[in-house]
Amino acid sequence: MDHAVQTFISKHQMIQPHQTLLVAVSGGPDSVALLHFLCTMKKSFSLRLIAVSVDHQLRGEESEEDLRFVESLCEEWGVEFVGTSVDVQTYKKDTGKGTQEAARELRYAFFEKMMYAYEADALAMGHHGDDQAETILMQLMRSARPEAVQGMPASRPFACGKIIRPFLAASKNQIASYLEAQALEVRMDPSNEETEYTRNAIRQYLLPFMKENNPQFHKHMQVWSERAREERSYINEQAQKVLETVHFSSNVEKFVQLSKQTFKTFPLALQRTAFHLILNYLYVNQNEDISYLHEEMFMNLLNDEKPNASLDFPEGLKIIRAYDDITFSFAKVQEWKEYSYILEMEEELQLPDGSQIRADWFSGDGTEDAYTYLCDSHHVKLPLVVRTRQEGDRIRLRGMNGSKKVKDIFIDQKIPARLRPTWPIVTDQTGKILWVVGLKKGGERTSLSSGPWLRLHYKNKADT
Ligand SMILES: Nc1ncnc2c1ncn2[C@@H]1O[C@H](COP(=O)(O)OP(=O)(O)OP(=O)(O)O)[C@@H](O)[C@H]1O
Repeated sequence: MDHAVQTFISKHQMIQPHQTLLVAVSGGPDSVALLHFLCTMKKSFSLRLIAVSVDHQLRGEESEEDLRFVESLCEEWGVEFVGTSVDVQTYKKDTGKGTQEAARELRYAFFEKMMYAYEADALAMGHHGDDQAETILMQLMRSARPEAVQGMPASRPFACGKIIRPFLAASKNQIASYLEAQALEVRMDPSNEETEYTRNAIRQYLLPFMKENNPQFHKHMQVWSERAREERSYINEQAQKVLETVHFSSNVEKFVQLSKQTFKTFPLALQRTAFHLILNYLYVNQNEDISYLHEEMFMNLLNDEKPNASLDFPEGLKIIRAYDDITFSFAKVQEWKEYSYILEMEEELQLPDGSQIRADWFSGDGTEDAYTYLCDSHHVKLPLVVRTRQEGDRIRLRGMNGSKKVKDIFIDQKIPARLRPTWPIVTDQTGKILWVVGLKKGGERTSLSSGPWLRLHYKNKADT
């Protein structure tokens, strides 16, 4: 075991000379063996070792004795020691968390505090290769997404340094042999046997079967974990190229927009990853309810032939596709609200969505654009009306014979279905449609000299 662990430590550059290491020691076999192992490196690496131990006060006097046991071991081995007792029961009541989770949070909070207090470079933990195999098998049972099946990292950033797990290179049996060879005593925590049902079943039935067929199974799982992490990090990096084509905004609330066609030019693996990175941006806390099924729903939306479609995701996230345009937002879809207002001359009219429209008398030269409309008033019966669309609406387009359905204009211009019901349309008093704002113009526009002229100007919410 010694050689395998040494190689593993250098491969992952876990420990450098003259570093300060905290060692998390519960008094159980794994962490006692780890502390002993690191003591053998102490001199040659000039390490400062500090054992940190937490009494969760869950087993009365026994758990306090564990702490005292670690303390006396440290005394014997010439290692600094810091212990603490935490009140898991009260924390559980205050937060509504389960016992294991509450104990874990308090334990890590203490470790973090000690990292800063000692300006430590790393916190060494006693997780071993069998723990890694169990973790990966559990993740595999729970998730269909490869990125969620990566096991524990050998090293990861933590507080002012990192967490390291040198024993991932060793099996539980190897640790047992090490303890025996070194004649080391340990404390057994019976509550360790009460781990959750799935993990226990894996430990009791699945893992022995795997190890019987392949005694190196724990090594395979460790290599799996490392490869999975490397590959995932490469894919995440590549997915940035997809994200460069996506528009992220957080002006009022978080909003993401992308082009279906562009998104689909990337390989599937990158599409999926980019989708998850988008969700990571949108959800403040990673949403546990998001599974591969949501991923599938999104992939179907990308490939759906229908021009308009939408998905409802947890926490009110709506993904809407209108032709090529896909938007992600938490915005409540605006109430389907019809309106019809008289547009008085020389007065601004505010529409329900905050946009504004104004009609003025006008003479002289004028130019039109998508949001400015000019027409000869002789052909128009006042007052003007601004309203939402009505069944069967048609407009006689300028300079063209015949008329066109407003519905077809929306379709031709790829206006998202959710915007159509509130799109402003200007008519005169007879109901003749003059302008489908921003899209198509009707009414006569003869020479300027024939005025007086009507000029309409529309400002959307962002410009007002
Ligand atoms: N009460 C504690 N105080 C300090 N460190 C702890 C404590 N509990 C767990 N740890 C650290 O977390 C690691 C994993 O703990 P876990 O309970 O999952 O495994 P374990 O098999 O019980 O480990 P051990 O044999 O060291 O108790 C331990 O090896 C140890 O480094």
